[in-house]
Amino acid sequence: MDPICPIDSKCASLISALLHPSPPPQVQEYFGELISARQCPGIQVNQNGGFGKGVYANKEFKEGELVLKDQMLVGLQHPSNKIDCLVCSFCFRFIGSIEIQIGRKLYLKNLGVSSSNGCGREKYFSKYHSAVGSSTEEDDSCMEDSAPGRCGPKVSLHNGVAESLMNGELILPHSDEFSLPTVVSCPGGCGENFYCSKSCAEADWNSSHCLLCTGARSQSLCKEALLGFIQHANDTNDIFLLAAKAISYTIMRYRKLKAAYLKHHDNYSTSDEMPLLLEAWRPISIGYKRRWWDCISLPDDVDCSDEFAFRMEIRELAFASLQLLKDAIFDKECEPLFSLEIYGNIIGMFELNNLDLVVESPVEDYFLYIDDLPHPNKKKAEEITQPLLDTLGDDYSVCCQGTAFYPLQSCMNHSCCPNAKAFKREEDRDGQATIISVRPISRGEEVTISYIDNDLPFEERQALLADYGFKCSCARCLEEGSS
Ligand SMILES: C[S@@+](CC[C@H](N)C(=O)[O-])C[C@H]1O[C@@H](n2cnc3c(N)ncnc32)[C@H](O)[C@@H]1O
Repeated sequence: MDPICPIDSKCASLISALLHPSPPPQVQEYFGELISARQCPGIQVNQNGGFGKGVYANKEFKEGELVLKDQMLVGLQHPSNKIDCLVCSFCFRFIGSIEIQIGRKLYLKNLGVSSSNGCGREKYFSKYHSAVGSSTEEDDSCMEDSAPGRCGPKVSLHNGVAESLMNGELILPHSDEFSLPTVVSCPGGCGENFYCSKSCAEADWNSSHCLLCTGARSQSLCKEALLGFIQHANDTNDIFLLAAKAISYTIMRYRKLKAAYLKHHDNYSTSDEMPLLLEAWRPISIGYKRRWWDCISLPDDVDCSDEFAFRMEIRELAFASLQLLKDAIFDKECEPLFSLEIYGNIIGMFELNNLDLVVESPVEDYFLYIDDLPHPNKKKAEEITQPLLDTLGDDYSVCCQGTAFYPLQSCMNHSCCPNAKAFKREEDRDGQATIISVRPISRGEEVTISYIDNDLPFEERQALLADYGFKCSCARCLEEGSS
């Protein structure tokens, strides 16, 4: 059945205005402000390149130089990854202590909660942009080869050990070398979100969480509906949680803009709503978008003859999620945001942009540090750490994994012979995206990254890029395609 969303027809012209790009000077101004806020004056965003927007070098970059550090607009740790890592729900830094990170994981493991080293995307996701958001080096850090001595059999520690680690009774040797920010709870009382500082807690609350919090201070319309929405997303696809954040973020921006407007104007009419909503929507508007059900690639187990039915099923799924979200946080002045058209385009934006969120775990560093200690310190420390390592098993250290929207990184076009890549350096321990040059880049040259594993052969690369809706015509593809 084709779901009919009444808001789509009622708000058709407003929806079209939201999806229609703003006039170039305003967009250019927006990118100018963003680049100066990110303190990366070496780049600019041009809008009229061969593939739409693109990032260009304003100066020469040497190989290995930092090109850009981009803060996310909205981001989400995959729900399944929350079992493995306790991170700030706003900046995604690891929080608590090495003891809390390990104790919590052991505790959940003892309870039989299964952890995941995977991406956490659920059954309706066809691709995962791992080549874009994380570096090979990051991936290597999760590999078994780099792990300190973990060849012993998996043993189960006494339950009390996990609790002692979590409540601070058991302090691990040398853990003070890896101190982490103290855990700050969600001000709304949901017990789901934790932060590295009061400022991160406040920033998250004010930017979107106040509407999506399930705690006592939640500003949602109906907590049951919100819980139903979250449950539906957890059962089907966590991308809905990110889409909800994007909508909530826009509503909160709208309310702030309206409050600022009312400070200088005596009244406010419905004709003032749309310009403010457009302004509130601008950060999300710049992301390249298509409807989710149109751009999602066909899973391998779906026959081409079933493609139409598959796309309809995806559309129905999005509609079901949207109805739950609407019951939970609807705002009449932001009504077009609750249309299926906008919801589908927001999810499609997450599907088509370069979105991985990866933060390496300090637990990995901790165990490597112990492994590197000189004798006899190492032996003494290992009397305590080795049983933990054995119990944790192969996934003793998992990085924080999630999905996010990075406004500048999302303007970067693809090349199979890119001049830059996403790469987290030793000091990059939060959710920001870091782009480093992989060869010298000259002034005026476009900065490109690879959306896929560019070590793959030509045909496989083109097949993967078809999911993004284009055929690559970089110099390498032209050469390999003609031979
Ligand atoms: C993350 S966006 C990049 C920014 C985009 N050009 C824009 O205007 O917003 C990804 C989209 O850009 C386009 N694109 C990126 N690299 C391309 C390439 N090498 N060839 C053709 N289109 C490309 C595709 O439409 C792709 O789905």
